[in-house]
Amino acid sequence: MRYGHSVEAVRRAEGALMARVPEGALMQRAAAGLAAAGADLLGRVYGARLVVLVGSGSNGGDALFAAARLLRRGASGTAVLLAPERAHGEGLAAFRAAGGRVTGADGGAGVIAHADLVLDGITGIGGKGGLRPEAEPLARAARESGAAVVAVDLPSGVDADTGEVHGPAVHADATVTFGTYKPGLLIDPAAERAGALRLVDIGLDPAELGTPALEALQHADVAALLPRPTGESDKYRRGVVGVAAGSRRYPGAAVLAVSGALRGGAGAVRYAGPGGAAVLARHPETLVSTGSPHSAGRVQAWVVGPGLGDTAEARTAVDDALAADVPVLVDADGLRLLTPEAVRRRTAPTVLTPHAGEAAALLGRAREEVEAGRLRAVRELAARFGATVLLKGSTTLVADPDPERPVRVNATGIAWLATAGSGDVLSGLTGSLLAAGLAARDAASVGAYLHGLAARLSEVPLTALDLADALPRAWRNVSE
Ligand SMILES: NC(=O)C1=CN([C@@H]2O[C@H](COP(=O)(O)OP(=O)(O)OC[C@H]3O[C@@H](n4cnc5c(N)ncnc54)[C@H](OP(=O)(O)O)[C@@H]3O)[C@@H](O)[C@H]2O)[C@@H](O)CC1
Ligand SMILES: [K+]
Repeated sequence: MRYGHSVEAVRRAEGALMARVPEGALMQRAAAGLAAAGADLLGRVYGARLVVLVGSGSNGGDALFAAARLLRRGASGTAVLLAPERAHGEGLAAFRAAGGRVTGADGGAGVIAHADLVLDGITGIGGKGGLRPEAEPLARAARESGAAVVAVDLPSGVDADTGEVHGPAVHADATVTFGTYKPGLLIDPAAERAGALRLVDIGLDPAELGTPALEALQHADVAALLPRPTGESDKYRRGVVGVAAGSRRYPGAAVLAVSGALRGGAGAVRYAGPGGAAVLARHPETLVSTGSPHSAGRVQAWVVGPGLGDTAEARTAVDDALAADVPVLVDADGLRLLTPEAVRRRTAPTVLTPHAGEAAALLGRAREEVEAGRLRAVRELAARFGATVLLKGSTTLVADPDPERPVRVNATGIAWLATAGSGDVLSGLTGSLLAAGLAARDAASVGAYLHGLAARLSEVPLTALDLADALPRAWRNVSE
């Protein structure tokens, strides 16, 4: 598991550790890790040209000490001081002693144009708001230069706790972060500014960091959660998932949701609705009925919503599914037919899987606002509906109705996933994991993980059916 902790938690753990180690030791650990990462990126340190962007806090101190280490290995360097009176004194002395030159913000863009490596030490976890006006042209020059841009702890200008970006921010090729990941490194739009991530252990105690704000499953976590048939399993014990999706107008959604469901680990899939003929043509193993979920027979979880439209039949399908005392996943058209009260009344878990537009409609705000503040939006929806919410998008987030539990962030997705029907496959897959017995948060995060991985293992440009077909490969890939 990869964890992201809030700035408050990092400060607490750092404070406790600083009381136990000699003064300056943590900054030296951070600087050593940063210098090693810089050296790896450069390949050859001797003769390399560095530029260090230095703000007024310890983030600039880390950058200066790291640069001093690289200068002692034969690099040359210039520090661009954004607040000359307040730059980290000891860091600056070390940098000067190693032969570093110093300039003000005005001289920055000129040296950046000839740099091989730019270290962004403008702000770290102490930064507030976007870059200030004097820093903005330097960030732009770094982006436009041929230099590798390495952010120290965080790309300056991004919000460490939320992944929001309020104004201009540094765009890094890599970020070297200290002690633990910060949520902003894992959530867009900030994550996209961070580039490749490297975590440097500075000795923070996990107990002092406490419960993370965010967690990201890795292969081993997913492998441990995947349902596995045993010798005692028959198809009913493995779980039966019901799919109420598709309509006469959109029979394809039924086929795609069933495709995902068949690849999700449940023992059987029941389909209820008007798309039965199309489903059987592609998946003869499906148990098809034409009525509503109520008359479809027993299932361990329902998936309702993809391609339902907004007819009376669609409404009945959603109401029926919600009335069943089993986990229910609601997606797409189904989301428009929900009220928070109807979801909150349920005793079995509910999973909602909106994309940003659907989340915006549920919250009554603009889509751009949801995309700019994904973490806030997913938490708010989970609280409002008392449901597990999977917010799809460039970084997919899964929030539990219990606000104390870390939000899960999925790292496997790729841009090619934004293709028609891709969400229908995800809802079927996740519903199947629910039917197989996974807890709602696990089903949603494992579903998102396998779905993203399947996309990575597919030929691109991919179609939704390719995704469903690649799911067994994704399954095998995590299990190996
Ligand atoms: N603590 C530890 O043990 C360790 C900490 N470590 C390192 O320290 C970093 C945290 O250091 P920090 O607390 O000094 O804050 P930091 O991020 O450098 O910036 C704050 C300064 O910036 C200013 N400022 C604010 N917003 C701004 C903006 N938008 N644009 C421009 N300036 C802005 C603000 O001053 P202001 O001008 O607002 O008065 C303030 O002076 C952490 O990320 C890690 O790198 C490591 O060495 C490991 C050990
Ligand atoms: K930084």
